[in-house]
Amino acid sequence: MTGERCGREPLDLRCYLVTSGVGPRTVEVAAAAAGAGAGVVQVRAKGATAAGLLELTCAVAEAVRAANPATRVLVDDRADVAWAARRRGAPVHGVHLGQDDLPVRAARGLLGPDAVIGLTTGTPELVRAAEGLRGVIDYVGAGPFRLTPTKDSGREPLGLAGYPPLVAATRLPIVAIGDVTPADAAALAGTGVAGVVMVRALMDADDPGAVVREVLAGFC
Ligand SMILES: Cc1ncc(COP(=O)(O)OP(=O)(O)O)c(N)n1
Ligand SMILES: Cc1ncsc1CCOP(=O)(O)O
Ligand SMILES: [Mg+2]
Repeated sequence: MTGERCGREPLDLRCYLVTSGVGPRTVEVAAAAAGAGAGVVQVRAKGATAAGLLELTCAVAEAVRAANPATRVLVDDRADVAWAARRRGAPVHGVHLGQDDLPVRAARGLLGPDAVIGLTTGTPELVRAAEGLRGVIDYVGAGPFRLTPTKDSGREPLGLAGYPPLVAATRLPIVAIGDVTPADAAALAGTGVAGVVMVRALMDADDPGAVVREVLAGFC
């Protein structure tokens, strides 16, 4: 295992859901978002046990595949959980890793060349470091766009002006995260990012499919 990726299908990062919660609503929103064209669903459940996250991930993945087989399903933080889900035969495609999670080369070794691996960044230094991992990772998350009650990353908000320098620092696709709403999609698309990542704007929506469609329209 070299740690280098083999070629794979391109990722559609334009509309990317990160889930919250662990109940039926989590599975329903994931399926609705996928059905409307969200390209990626990341299963994030910070309080869950590994066993609980595995069960939730498998449930989300089956529902997402039924709604849209093209949507990729990733696990937040836990490459081991993604591995276990894939070994069980669940349609789970990879992991999104933070800076303090399993190093990306180890995750690539565990999950294999076909897995999707994302890495959190948010500063020019972190993006430059991620550029050095091109071939091992598939994309980077960069935020926060604005401050958000969902997570305190400890970094200054990037705002719209923060993204073009990050985009210029890497050939990896960048997705914007942190208090993103569908109304932000067109302006963020104009910065050169490949997509937007949302928790509350999708999880709290009455019609998650409509949110996805508005975001995709912003990337036209
Ligand atoms: C696409 C994407 N980008 C960034 C993050 C944040 O990840 P991380 O820094 O690991 O923080 P937690 O989400 O684990 O709290 C993300 N999850 N997804
Ligand atoms: C996980 C994460 N990482 C940086 S901001 C964030 C949360 C984004 O959540 P929301 O879309 O609800 O602001
Ligand atoms: Mg994480």
